[in-house]
Amino acid sequence: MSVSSFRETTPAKVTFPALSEKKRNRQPIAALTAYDYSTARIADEAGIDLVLVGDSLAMVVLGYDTTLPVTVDEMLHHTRAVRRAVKRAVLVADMPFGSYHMSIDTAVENAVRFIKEAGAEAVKIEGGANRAALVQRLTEAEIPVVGHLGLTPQSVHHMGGYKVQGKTAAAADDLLEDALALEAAGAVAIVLEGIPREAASHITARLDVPTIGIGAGPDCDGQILVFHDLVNLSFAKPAKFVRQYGDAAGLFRTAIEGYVRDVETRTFPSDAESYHLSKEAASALEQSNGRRKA
Ligand SMILES: Nc1nc(=O)c2c([nH]1)NC[C@@H]1CN(c3ccc(C(=O)N[C@@H](CCC(=O)O)C(=O)O)cc3)CN21
Ligand SMILES: CC(C)C(=O)C(=O)O
Ligand SMILES: [Mg+2]
Repeated sequence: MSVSSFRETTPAKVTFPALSEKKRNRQPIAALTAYDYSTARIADEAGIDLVLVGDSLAMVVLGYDTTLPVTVDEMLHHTRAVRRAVKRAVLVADMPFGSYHMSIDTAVENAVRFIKEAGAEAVKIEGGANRAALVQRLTEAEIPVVGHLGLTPQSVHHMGGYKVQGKTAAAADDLLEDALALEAAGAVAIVLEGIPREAASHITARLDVPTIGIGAGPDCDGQILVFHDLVNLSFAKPAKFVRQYGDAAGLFRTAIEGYVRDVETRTFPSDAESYHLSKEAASALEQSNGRRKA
């Protein structure tokens, strides 16, 4: 096999320059969250461009009410599992609440851990112009940064709930200013969450770096969803922007109910699903049983 035919059959590793190139070529970017080896492996093999280990794992994997309690160590643990699976997609880790809010120095220290100890290729932080200095410092430290604007779940108490943001012309313009500040500071991509389609479209047209939308309409350069929402495994009432592409909860429930039934009726395991002694060993065991009884 020649080198060139090898290249044709092996999907290229996705990089941030390649995602910017996709934007220039108007090719949509498909992104998804993942939190463990098996689902990350399926996402990578299915052609996802960007895998995010989201702090949403606090809610969908760990069962918390908000994203706020998840720690750096917990995020690192999941990022390492996802790292072992992801070969092609670009791998981004969410910096959790509190890990970049104390000082720029501790933020850089925490971000270095995601790159060095967990193998992430970029970190994501929530916030706009107020985070531009941090984005610049991380970028100077050779850590690519993905920004995140709009409905930023770590600001749930400030927002008074998970409310769509940027709903007036002035608020949409503020979001554009934030996006431009992040881009100028070196952000390699920006997630736009929970904002009107028109606001996201306006921002996307003004940026060189790709926008990745979730609840931000179809005019973003890419889309991202929470894995558990995509496959119906999140238990929460799905938001307006969620499209369910499968029913994992139903699949798992049916499978587990079947297993319980078969154990209770002693139809699992069958003889064929069991290991056996050799004939000789079985009869020797039989004799030893006889001796014990005698
Ligand atoms: N499973 C899951 N998927 C997500 O996409 C997600 C989470 N969890 N947790 C963190 C945030 C919260 N998300 C949300 C939640 C609600 C709306 C929403 O539609 N809000 C409505 C109603 C608000 C209200 O009832 O007060 C709105 O119109 O703003 C949007 C994004 C997105 N994120
Ligand atoms: C939904 C994405 C953008 C996210 O931040 C998360 O899953 O934590
Ligand atoms: Mg997040």
